[in-house]
Amino acid sequence: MANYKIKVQDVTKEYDLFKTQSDKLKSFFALSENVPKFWALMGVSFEVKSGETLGIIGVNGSGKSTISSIISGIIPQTTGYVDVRGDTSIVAIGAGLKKNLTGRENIRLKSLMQGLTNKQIDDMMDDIVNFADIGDFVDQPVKSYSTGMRSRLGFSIAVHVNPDILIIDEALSVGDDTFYQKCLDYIQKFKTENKTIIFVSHNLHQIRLLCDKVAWINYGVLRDIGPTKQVTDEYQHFTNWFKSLSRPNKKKFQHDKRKIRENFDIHAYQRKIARQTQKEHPKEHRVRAKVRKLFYGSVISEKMSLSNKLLAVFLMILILVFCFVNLSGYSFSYFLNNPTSVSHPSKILKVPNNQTHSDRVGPGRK
Ligand SMILES: Nc1ncnc2c1ncn2[C@@H]1O[C@H](COP(=O)(O)OP(=O)(O)OP(=O)(O)O)[C@@H](O)[C@H]1O
Repeated sequence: MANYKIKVQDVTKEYDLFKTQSDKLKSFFALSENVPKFWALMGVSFEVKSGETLGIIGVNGSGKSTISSIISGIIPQTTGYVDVRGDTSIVAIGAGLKKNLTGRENIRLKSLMQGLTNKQIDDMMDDIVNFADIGDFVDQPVKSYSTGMRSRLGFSIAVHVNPDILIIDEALSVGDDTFYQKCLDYIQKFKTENKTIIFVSHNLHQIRLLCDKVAWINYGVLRDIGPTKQVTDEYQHFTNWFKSLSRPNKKKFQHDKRKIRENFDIHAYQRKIARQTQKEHPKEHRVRAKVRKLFYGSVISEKMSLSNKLLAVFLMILILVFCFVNLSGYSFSYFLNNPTSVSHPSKILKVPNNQTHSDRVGPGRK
């Protein structure tokens, strides 16, 4: 068995950039082909070994949160292979917290979702509340929390449910110093317990302090992965170079990167991977089919074909009709012979005094 805890291979993520809700609806029924696309990830591959702490760095919008959300199962990849061996718990700023529930209710919900029993949750409720240290707010709806309070609660829940893999996405950037130190202590404890951690941050100081190796995601692609010092130094070199550009050159650079992500051709990428694989394994047969399986095999497609959509709509209508017929009190066979029967509530509501309920229902019910 391969020696990894997390593996992502050739992972892509495409977003549709809808302007209006009607664009979204049209696209669902495949009536509109012209929805602008944006590829947040254009083929990212790496592995994380058990007990490793991987840092993920990159400029804003590069795809760091996208890849961490894919690994934690919050969103699906568009194509590619993802294998996560263990339970994950993600701490992003407020990720997964239900705004209308109180802090305490969120603790219960998230813990239940991680497979804990109500008894286990009762036992550790005080520890989670004490660690989060948000006072009486724990009984207020999360929508009334500050960003820092959400992060505290999210962090506290995530570390107490004792996951194998902890994914921390920018959660430490908003807390105060005392909370930050508490979190660092917890992360260090996790490391000594040989747990696997993914740590997404802009803070190179924190990354250098905590991570064994670092992945630099740059505008949707993996620019480098390797020892922490080497990759953070390279990244710093890049950010210093970028800062030294004039304002128009900065804009042009970002514009060019955006265009690449808008025009990314997934089929060309698939062909490239097939060619590479064939070159690396010349004796391998059916490489194209294997690459296709790798790209689409483990993905629950976000986009159904038109025929599947029509089938889904047809089934929904059938269920609705069935519910109406059932509510109307007529039998299904009677409804088929008299389709308008369910649309005349007077027939249903006005039962003549001398009729029983069974007189009113269709022949099939007699
Ligand atoms: N739901 C969405 N719809 C459309 N585009 C999205 C969506 N979510 C993310 N994106 C885009 O995907 C790209 C990657 O986003 P992501 O949040 O992963 O970047 P990031 O590296 O975590 O950024 P930051 O450092 O600012 O948190 C961004 O350009 C973002 O605008």
